[in-house]
Amino acid sequence: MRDATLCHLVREARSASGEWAESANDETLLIHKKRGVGSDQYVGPGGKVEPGETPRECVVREVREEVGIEVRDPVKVGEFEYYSEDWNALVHVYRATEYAGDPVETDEAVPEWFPVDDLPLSEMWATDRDWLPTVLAGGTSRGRFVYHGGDPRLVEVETDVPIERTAGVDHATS
Ligand SMILES: Nc1nc2c([nH]c(=O)n2[C@H]2C[C@H](O)[C@@H](COP(=O)(O)OP(=O)(O)OP(=O)(O)O)O2)c(=O)[nH]1
Repeated sequence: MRDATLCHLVREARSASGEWAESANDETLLIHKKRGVGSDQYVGPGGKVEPGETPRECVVREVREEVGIEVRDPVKVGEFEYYSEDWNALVHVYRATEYAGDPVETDEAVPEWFPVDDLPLSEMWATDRDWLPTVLAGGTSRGRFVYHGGDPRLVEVETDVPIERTAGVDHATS
């Protein structure tokens, strides 16, 4: 099974006086994918882990390549197995709040910020609604999703589970 990554950048809301505001006003960066797995849907930036690369290195590279942002603090907050007729993956999910740059459109993706409580769920992977709100709120999640004909047939999700929160270190895949 192929290792892949996903990154959910969270732009934390501030009030007019510069104080932290309610987390419900936070925004997350999604991309409208132009090609590849899940094209024409909204998804967090990410992609396949290359040989010799760690998932953390992958997620930093993919966000740079897809939207031109340099992620500073990716923290692993989730992991799920994804199975379908034509694509299986072990997906490592990261959350990040520190980054440099503004998102730019590339030939892979159109970036767009969404409020965390107003996500375009009908245009996302069906099972994202089962774990993404938890992850965006700072929690963790682990799951197993089996899709057939584009529809989820088996969904197993646990939230607020222990995840090795590898902020700096993780392991290269073969
Ligand atoms: N949000 C979400 N993402 C998923 C699910 N299943 C799944 O494989 N992904 C993600 C993980 C990867 O980021 C992406 C698959 O990698 P990809 O084949 O699109 O990679 P890519 O074209 O962006 O990048 P590349 O490595 O080929 O350059 O899809 C899912 O159920 N929900």
